[in-house]
Amino acid sequence: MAPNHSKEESLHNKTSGFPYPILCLEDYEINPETGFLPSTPPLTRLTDPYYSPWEQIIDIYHDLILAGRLRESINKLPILETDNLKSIPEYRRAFLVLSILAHGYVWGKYEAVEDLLPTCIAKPWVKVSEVLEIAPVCNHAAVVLWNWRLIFPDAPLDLNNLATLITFTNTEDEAWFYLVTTAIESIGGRALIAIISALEAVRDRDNFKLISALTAICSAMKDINQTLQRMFSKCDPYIFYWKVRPYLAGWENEDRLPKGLIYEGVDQPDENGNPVYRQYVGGSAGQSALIQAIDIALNIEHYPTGVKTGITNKVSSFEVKEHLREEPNGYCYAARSIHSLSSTNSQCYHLRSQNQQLEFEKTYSNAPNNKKSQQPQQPYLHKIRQNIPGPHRRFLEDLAKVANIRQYILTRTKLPLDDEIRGLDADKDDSLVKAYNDCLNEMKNFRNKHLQIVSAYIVIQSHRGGGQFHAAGTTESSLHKDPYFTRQSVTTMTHKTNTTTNTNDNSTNNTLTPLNHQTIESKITSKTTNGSLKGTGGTNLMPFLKQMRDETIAKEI
Ligand code: HEM
Repeated sequence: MAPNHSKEESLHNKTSGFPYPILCLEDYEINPETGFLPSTPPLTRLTDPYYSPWEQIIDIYHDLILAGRLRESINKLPILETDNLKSIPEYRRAFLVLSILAHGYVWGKYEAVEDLLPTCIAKPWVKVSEVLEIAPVCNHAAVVLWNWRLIFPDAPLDLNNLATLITFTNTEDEAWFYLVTTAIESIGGRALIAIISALEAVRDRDNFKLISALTAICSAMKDINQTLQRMFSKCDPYIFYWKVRPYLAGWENEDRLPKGLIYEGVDQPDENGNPVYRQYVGGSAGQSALIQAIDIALNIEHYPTGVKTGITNKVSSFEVKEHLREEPNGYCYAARSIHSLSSTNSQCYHLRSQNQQLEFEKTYSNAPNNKKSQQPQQPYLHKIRQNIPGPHRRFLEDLAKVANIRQYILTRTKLPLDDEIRGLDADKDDSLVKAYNDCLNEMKNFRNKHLQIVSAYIVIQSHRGGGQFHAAGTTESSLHKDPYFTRQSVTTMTHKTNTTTNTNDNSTNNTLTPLNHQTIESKITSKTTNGSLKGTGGTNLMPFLKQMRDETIAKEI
């Protein structure tokens, strides 16, 4: 049924008279085609010769790691300024390069872990991070969003046409892990456009458009799920868990660096003259702004693990009444324009200037969704926002203020609303609910598939013990030991002499003690205090992921 325009108009007139503008993707460095990926492939090199010392180490990175000479080479680097970086793509390339250098330096391969990052990496890394508005630690943006090229530049951005720029291990498995995730992000453009379209549909009370937007979100999710399934084909769980994952780790909730990491030349010692340790969670696809954006758009809420507030059965009348209480005119927030712009044609609400940001805050300050942000949030999801680039993070924050699809659908289906509202497109209600539930179902499928992946790539591997299949030899030690995981865990400040001089690190300085599996696991497998598996951000892994899945299902109408 076509929208009833006269009623539409009267609804708008009942408020400010103007349909309010919807977020504009480009204002948040989001591309309508490539989503959170940059619209053109990331730089493959910093071409300014000033930065050639960094790029030259990257050129021979795997040789240096294998020879145990990465730290020695990094310690010889000059301390470069970041002023010669001229564009955001250059800053992104610098961030990727410095992240790979830093994590290679800290975690090493056959050496003890380092708890001090030398000034030549720490200082520029912190400066570059400030510009990109992210924590100075390897993250999803670096290894997935800014770490790809097209094999055939004229062919489309597709998993069959993608290659990585840098990896820690020079393995196909690591490259595939990033590329599958890059391909998933590339589907994001479609999903994000559909989200904006859905919000516009709610604003315009256009159910037909809303169904079509939800169908597009659902279709994007289906493609994401199919792509996720391809992880198994070329990323070996053993390689991932024992070879790749240790490099991605950060230094918060990390057993191998319990105090964190010293960023030399960045932080002054504390009042007692002791070095300051910084703690950040490392890289994880959990930092994908795309999945968070879809959650937010569908009003899927996540709570601290063990807090079951979000897991109620279907729609509770409380949820609906609560919404109505906030919107006493029985209206969903979408229809309420609490600000007016000079032009109704303005589609975008530009957030670049401070004034405009302030206006946005003012505009949405009374939004029901703003009040909801007071509710307890999932701490991991909150924490990893520091690893999401500033503009993308702001998109999530602003989206949360305006996302109202679910509330709108609820007001169309179950509420004792006045006839004026209920009369609109009443026969479309079922289709609206179905289109919304279909999206939830695909999100549930994503989380179920992801649980299978985590089980195969982490849980099973952690029980398997390191190095069983690592060495071709048959000696007792080569059968079940990977020397990387049997070394002493940290060279602490107390017994380090001069960490910035050439250490020529190699395994001769470290004890490669034969250990039983339990001991190996205790070195690499981070566990929570109750002994269950721990995720990157210190999450109680499986309960956390299962609750995320259950909170998705719980939103079914
Ligand atoms: C080998 C493949 C993968 C493994 C082993 C893996 C592992 C994990 C782990 C351990 C977590 C818990 C949080 C953390 O510790 O960071 C997590 C969360 C998450 N991962 Fe993955 N992941 C994989 C692939 C992916 C891919 C390709 C995506 C797609 C974007 C993804 C998206 C997410 C999301 C969105 C979360 C947050 C929890 C949720 O929203 O349900 N993961 N993942």
